[in-house]
Amino acid sequence: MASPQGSRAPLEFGGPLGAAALMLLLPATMFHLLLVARSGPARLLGPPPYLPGPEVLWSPRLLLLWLTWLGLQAALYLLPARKVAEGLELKDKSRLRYPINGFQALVLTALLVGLAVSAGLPLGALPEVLLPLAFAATLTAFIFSLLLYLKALVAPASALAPGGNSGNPIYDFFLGRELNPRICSFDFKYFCELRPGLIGWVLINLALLMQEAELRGSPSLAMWLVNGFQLLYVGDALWHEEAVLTTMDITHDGFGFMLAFGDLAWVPFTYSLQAQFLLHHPQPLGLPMASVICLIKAVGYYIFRGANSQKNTFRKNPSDPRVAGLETIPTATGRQLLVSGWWGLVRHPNYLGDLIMALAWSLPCGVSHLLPYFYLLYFTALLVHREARDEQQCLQKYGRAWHEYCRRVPYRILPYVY
Ligand SMILES: NC(=O)C1=CN([C@@H]2O[C@H](COP(=O)(O)OP(=O)(O)OC[C@H]3O[C@@H](n4cnc5c(N)ncnc54)[C@H](OP(=O)(O)O)[C@@H]3O)[C@@H](O)[C@H]2O)C=CC1
Ligand SMILES: CC(C)CCC[C@@H](C)[C@H]1CC=C2C3=C(CC[C@@]21C)[C@@]1(C)CC[C@H](O)C[C@@H]1CC3
Repeated sequence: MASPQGSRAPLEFGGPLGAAALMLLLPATMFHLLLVARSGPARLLGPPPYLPGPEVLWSPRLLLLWLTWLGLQAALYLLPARKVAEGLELKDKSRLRYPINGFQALVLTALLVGLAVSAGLPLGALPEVLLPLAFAATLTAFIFSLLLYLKALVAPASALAPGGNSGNPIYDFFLGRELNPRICSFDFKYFCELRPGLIGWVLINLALLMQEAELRGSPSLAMWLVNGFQLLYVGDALWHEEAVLTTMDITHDGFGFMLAFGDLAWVPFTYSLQAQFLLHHPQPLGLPMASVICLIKAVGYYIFRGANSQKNTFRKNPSDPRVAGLETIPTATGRQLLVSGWWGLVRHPNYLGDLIMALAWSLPCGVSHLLPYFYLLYFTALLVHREARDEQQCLQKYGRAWHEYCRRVPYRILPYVY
């Protein structure tokens, strides 16, 4: 039986009350967005056009479709991988192994969907069933989190996450108790973080593009841009899949409702908001404006990829010629902190690039509505909060060296502003 580990870890997300509120607020927000995106006024802050009854939300057929999708992605995860990577060292000094085949899963999914569409699968009909599909995903996330919570009751203490073991069932259910829940070599958190949600997101985008083509003869330029930008983002994440092994989600957070719902429901159904909006609210977009937007996306991607790759290269091999000339601060752990290059500009240059890309995804939707900018607003809040959590963890890890880094690089995300 697991003993509540890390019970003295400070409570995050506003403690049990905050966790309970988020568990209601997050699904409510997702359904609100799905409803208003297809409504005429599309007002982010207005009431939804109607409240869907159970007959709209609940569909056994769509639950089956959703479970089939999860099953397909699980099968692709189990295929032989081009590489098997090791995660960071765990409390018991062991390291877990992870298949690196996410990009392969994306390509195989694209091939399978292409075959199915040419055989008559009506992918363009998917936007009509987003509500019941999102409901199926939410239900799955709740049940899955409950099973994960129960599984953690019999997990050894060494398998528990530093947070998420406060003893309060609501808080622990939300944050997640077990760090890397697995059955044999199947790692649930790693699987969910990158596969069904991210690939589902670009599939929903594609379905929205196809429906727009059916409705209006061809997809709009704005829809092409949103699809292209977000496909690049997802493709990039899967191509650099190994990098996720060092994120706080994998190394620090337990697997509970927050990540299960975030990965399985929130990502595919809210991150596709811009394409949902464009289907119901076509926006004229000329070539000059489209070029400016592409330039903004390119700048964002350049910073995002440059910063992430610089850190990953440095962490793998500090003497790699691409990073060997950069200035560093030594820390008591033996690791070093970069203090020049991208990581000398601000303390989270990758967040800056990510936010610029988020702006580029919203701009094709014009400026008449606030709704398509929801992602940018939410993402700013998420990254500010994430940065604060990471800062806390780095302070614990690196102590005085981190203080020195903060002195030398005083801004967190946006130079001279924040
Ligand atoms: N679209 C979305 O919804 C989301 C996207 N993201 C994106 O995912 C990516 C990963 O982000 P995230 O997991 O938050 O963390 P980061 O990739 O920013 O990693 C933070 C870690 O990097 C290391 N680090 C910090 N400063 C330095 C430095 N100066 N030199 C060397 N190492 C340093 C520290 O770990 P250590 O020293 O132990 O290596 C720190 O804990 C980002 O690009 C982010 O934008 C993230 C969340 C959500
Ligand atoms: C719904 C809650 C408020 C929070 C849910 C958070 C999750 C949606 C995100 C937590 C960390 C994520 C990461 C990514 C997607 C979103 C989630 C799962 C990426 C995979 C996105 C692509 C990047 O290249 C890497 C990211 C790692 C973290």
